[in-house]
Amino acid sequence: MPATGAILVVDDDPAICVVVGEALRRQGHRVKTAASIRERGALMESFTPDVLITDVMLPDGDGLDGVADILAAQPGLNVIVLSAQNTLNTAIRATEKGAFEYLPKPFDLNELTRAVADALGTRQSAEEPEGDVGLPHDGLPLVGRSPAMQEVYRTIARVLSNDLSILVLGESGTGKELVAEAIHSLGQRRTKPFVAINMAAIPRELIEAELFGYEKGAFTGAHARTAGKFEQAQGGTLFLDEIGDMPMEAQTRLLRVLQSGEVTTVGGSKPVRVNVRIIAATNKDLPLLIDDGRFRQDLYYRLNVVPIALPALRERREDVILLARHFLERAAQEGLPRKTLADDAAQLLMVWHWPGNVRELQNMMQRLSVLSRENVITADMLRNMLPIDAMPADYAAPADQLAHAVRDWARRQVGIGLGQPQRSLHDDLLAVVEPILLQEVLASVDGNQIRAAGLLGINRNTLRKKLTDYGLDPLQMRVQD
Ligand SMILES: Nc1ncnc2c1ncn2[C@@H]1O[C@H](COP(=O)(O)OP(=O)(O)OP(=O)(O)O)[C@@H](O)[C@H]1O
Repeated sequence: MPATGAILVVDDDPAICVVVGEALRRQGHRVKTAASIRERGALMESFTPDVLITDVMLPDGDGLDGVADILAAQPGLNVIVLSAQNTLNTAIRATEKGAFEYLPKPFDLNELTRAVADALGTRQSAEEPEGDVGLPHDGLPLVGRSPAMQEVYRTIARVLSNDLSILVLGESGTGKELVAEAIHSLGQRRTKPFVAINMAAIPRELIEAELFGYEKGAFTGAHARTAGKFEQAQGGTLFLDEIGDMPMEAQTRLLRVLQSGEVTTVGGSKPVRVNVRIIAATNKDLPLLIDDGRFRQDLYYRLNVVPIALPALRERREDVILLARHFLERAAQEGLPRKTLADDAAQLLMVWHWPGNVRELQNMMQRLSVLSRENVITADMLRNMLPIDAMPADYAAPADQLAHAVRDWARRQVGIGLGQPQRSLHDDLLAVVEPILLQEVLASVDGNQIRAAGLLGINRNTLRKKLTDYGLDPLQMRVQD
């Protein structure tokens, strides 16, 4: 049974104050709400919350401003930040200000009540809050506001102030190296080197020399002692890309270095102490490689302290247009002609399954910036580049496209309907989608109404009535051929 406490909810959206307030009161908490920073200040003169839940964009300023001061005055307080500004920047700022949890909007109410229970169960010790540590926030590299990217941002924000090893997982082109660079350039090692090495790009026999360095005469062509990537990264971050391609012998040596914190060059005997943060990345299934005897399990555990899984672009299609516009804008800033996306082109980009992920989208936008004669990119221009018809069926028509279509439709209908007292938008929408669903399901079971009703999860009589209402003839819905 979680502890109950005093909660202050600060949000200028009255609906959020009511819903969150009610949910927390039902759990026995004492709740007060404020709609602005000014109201928050006034309330806190007489009310001492255990948990402060705050929005970021408030009518009189930034809800995060002043949080460090509040925490300094009341170190036992836990802060939960809610924000519709779902960027890496917000996640990092929330963490820096000492927030206990950051929940991007729209958030799940259960998740929020759980966070409150956790906050009450694990009061922060009365340490000095870190305050604003002055990280460089401008030009943050990662673009995307999908829930999957929110999770990535939250994890990045949590690993900036420590040196835990990170394993970044994801298909090629999903931004693994960008994540590694972001962790380095925003973290405490940012003034020291970031050194990357790609195991798949170096001949196997040279990997150890590249990583650990070599002595003069260690092998043919070794004319002078050469520092390896570990020594080059001294004090900073070493990014081990495509770690799944590392040969077994090199894995053994790497494990030894990680355990001892010392590197011995190839052909050398005097170990050198190294202090590097390790971020590894792979698009391979490492547990599978372990089963095949091609990857060391002990090394895997050593590297996989904090995993960060990057979603494929097709799993976060809501980010595609944002990314496409970002790349067009970047091309324009680099001096290429400025292009914009027509609505139909944007829709088409959302349908494509992006086997090359963000890299493929970036290349396409750069190509269009250079090659397209028109300033507006249309769907017709994209069709040659995106063979949608040849796309594997598994990737087509995901539920989120349907959601987008419904949202567009609803917005347009609401616009048209303004000023009309009587509309039946709910029925209008059902009249569009329901017959399609009934037709498709009936056709798939060769017109068998009992099986169709079973698949639809409705009563057979209900199905028959709907067919009559919509004027559909089940006999015409048998599979042809
Ligand atoms: N979220 C993102 N926002 C902006 N640019 C991105 C994002 N993700 C990837 N990119 C860009 O896409 C390209 C590919 O990213 P990156 O090289 O980090 O992918 P990767 O997963 O490391 O690929 P590989 O496994 O092939 O090495 C880069 O130019 C990168 O800047």
